[in-house]
Amino acid sequence: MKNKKTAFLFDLNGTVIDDMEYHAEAWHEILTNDLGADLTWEEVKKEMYGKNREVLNRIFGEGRFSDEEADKLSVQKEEYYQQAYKPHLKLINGLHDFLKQAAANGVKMAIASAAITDNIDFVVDNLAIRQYFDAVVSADDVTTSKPDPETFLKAAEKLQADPADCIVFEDAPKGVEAAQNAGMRCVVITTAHPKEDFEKYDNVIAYIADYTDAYITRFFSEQS
Ligand SMILES: O=P(O)(O)OC[C@H]1O[C@@H](O)[C@H](O)[C@@H](O)[C@@H]1O
Repeated sequence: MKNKKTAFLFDLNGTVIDDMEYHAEAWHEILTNDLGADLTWEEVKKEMYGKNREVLNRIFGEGRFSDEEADKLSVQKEEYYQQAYKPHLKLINGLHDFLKQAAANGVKMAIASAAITDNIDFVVDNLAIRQYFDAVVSADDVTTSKPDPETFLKAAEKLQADPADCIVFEDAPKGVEAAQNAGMRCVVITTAHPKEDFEKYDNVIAYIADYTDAYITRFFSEQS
């Protein structure tokens, strides 16, 4: 690679696994059926970014739920999600090879996600990919989630990487915005959003449908 210090920061949902529809279903279930919010499917999708607590505050206003209630709702939402998604749990095409190659090239890697720790464990342990990651930053490690840069800056700090040396892999506009706020470049995986949704960000260096894209498969040969 041109820059030997390059570090990779992977968002989780929609980036390592293609599961955003399952999050939307779980949120829809809890927000409309369990909590009686009057939200369309599209509105749920638009609001479900960041930490679970932030989603609840955005929709119901701060103070509606105690910390204990919010934690319970968050766990319930992830139970709905894990139960529905587990039979389909798999890495996005080409990612395993890319992780292996990156590790072989000495790239430091982190998971930097708005998901709670339990959801991150559900993915990395069931798919046996924990050994590739030198650090994990979850919702439980930050005060404010994406689009705030805290998640990515914490991950970079844990890897002892300069933000300018980090490449973030993201699928969500708010995640790309968080990377931009952190001063990081971003590769967008178009699992959940089309290219047009990212037009206002100037830190996108590539769009890929999955990790079999030529940008990825040639990454190490072309950047050396
Ligand atoms: O930051 P990531 O890995 O894309 O995770 C985002 C998602 O994580 C889920 O756990 C939250 O419930 C969602 O609301 C959120 O969109």
